[in-house]
Amino acid sequence: MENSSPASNRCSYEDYEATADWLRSKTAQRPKVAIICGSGLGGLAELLHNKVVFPYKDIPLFPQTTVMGHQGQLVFGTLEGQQCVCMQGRFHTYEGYDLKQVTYPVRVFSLLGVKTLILTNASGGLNSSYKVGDIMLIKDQINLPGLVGNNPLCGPNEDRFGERFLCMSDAYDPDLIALAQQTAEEQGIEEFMQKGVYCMVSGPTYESVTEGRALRTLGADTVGMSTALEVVVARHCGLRVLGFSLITNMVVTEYDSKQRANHAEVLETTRMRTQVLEGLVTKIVAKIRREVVPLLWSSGKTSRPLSPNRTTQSDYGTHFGLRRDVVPLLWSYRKTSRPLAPNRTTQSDYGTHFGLRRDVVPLLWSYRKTSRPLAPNRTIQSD
Ligand SMILES: O=P(O)(O)O[C@@H]1C[C@H](O)[C@@H](CO)O1
Ligand SMILES: Nc1nc2[nH]cnc2c(=O)[nH]1
Repeated sequence: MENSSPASNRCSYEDYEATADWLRSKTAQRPKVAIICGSGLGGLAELLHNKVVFPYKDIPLFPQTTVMGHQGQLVFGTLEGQQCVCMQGRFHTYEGYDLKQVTYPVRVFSLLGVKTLILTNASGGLNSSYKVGDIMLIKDQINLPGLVGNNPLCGPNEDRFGERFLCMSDAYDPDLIALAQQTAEEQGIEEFMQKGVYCMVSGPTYESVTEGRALRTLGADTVGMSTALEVVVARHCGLRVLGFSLITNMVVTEYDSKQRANHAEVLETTRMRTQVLEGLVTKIVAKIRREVVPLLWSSGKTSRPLSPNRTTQSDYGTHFGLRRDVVPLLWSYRKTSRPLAPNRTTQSDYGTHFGLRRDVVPLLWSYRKTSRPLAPNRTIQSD
């Protein structure tokens, strides 16, 4: 198969499948987490174990990266025991790619079985309390190209990925943000952690002074040239999203300033913070792994308690209505080999049984797809 990028009006479902099938045929790894590395931040991929590396030029229908600081390879491997796929380099519209090409990998990841997408980017700081080198947890975004008609979901909707009209008010997963904040505290890096709003512009120009001021007035804390489109498509596929924006420079917002934005400075700052960000993402991935049980719960189609004789892998699968490939994961994350006792019907019963930490149990509840109570008298989360 050709490895030239799909043309804008081609990115059909069959194209995404063809790329995913090709990757599946080349590696047995089945990642649950995908990481898209921003400018100068691709070092994270080096931390993966049992790496399987695919240069973009070898992957059928994959675009090629043209930007310095974006290596251009897809790396499969294990981080803290969690199978991951890492993009060392992303695609931007300013490179000449259209919206479907920029977001092409995200749909491929979804077909590969990825459930969580972590994105990093380099950005200019707009919030005057931010400093160069700060890491902002993205709580929301302004998809400026999208607001004026350049949304990757424009065109016929592909129902096999998601619905026509997509809610974006919950784009960045609050539980993952909480997990990231907790992890940053544990790492002792709260001092340069921020939480705020990322605004995407098309680039490749950096902002004029008035543009910078206007974006700040709009409510943006940082501005960059990526991420928002990938997040739209990820949410359309139902992926959970976590984003980090490294402030590599402050956007010039004073007319008499002598500061000048440039890509060399952007890459220089990423070098200063790359290890911190890598450490943070690594620890978060480890925690997401421990969170897998709650996620599995979310696939549960039943609120019935497990019956006492449910002791084997397939018993669990059947009970929760889980996909076959998910069941072995559930099994491997159990901390106990005891079967559930007959009277285990509540949230905390399940938490206790699986040996989950207390803070994870509410998550378990929130990921359930059913709103039916577990037992007739169990109606609220703390129940
Ligand atoms: O891919 P990201 O968003 O990290 O890259 C940023 C935006 C431009 O590509 C480049 C500008 O310096 O860095
Ligand atoms: N648009 C934009 N993108 C960036 N990426 C890194 N720094 C900047 C910046 O100042 N502006």
